[in-house]
Amino acid sequence: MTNADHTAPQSGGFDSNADVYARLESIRQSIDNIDAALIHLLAERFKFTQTVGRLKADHGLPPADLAREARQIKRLRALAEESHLDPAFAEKFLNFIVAEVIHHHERIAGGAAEA
Ligand SMILES: C=C(O[C@@H]1C=C(C(=O)O)C=C[C@H]1O)C(=O)O
Repeated sequence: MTNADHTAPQSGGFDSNADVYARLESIRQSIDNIDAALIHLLAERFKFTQTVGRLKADHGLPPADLAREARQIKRLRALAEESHLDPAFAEKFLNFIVAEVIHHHERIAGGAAEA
């Protein structure tokens, strides 16, 4: 079964339970692949933000940059709209990640070795 198959209209009649479960399984494989990609992307993002945190700590810059965050929110809300994703969700998602990044930066600035 290809990725396109699980979204194809069914050819009339009733699907057996087995058909429904096969389609569900196929769709879930794609969902699992996307979830894996998200984890990999987040891991890469956090590697870069850790580097930013060390740079800021070394030069006495504050952990948060609200002007930068405002620009990111504006950009991501526009991208979400173009992609038919709820912009409010995109903003909440970014804020959730940034809050974690700022915790890391605060720990780095406080001299915690594991931050
Ligand atoms: C990574 C930074 O630090 C913070 C975290 C941000 C982020 O995760 O994108 C953005 C702005 C800052 O509040 C940065 O200043 O670039």
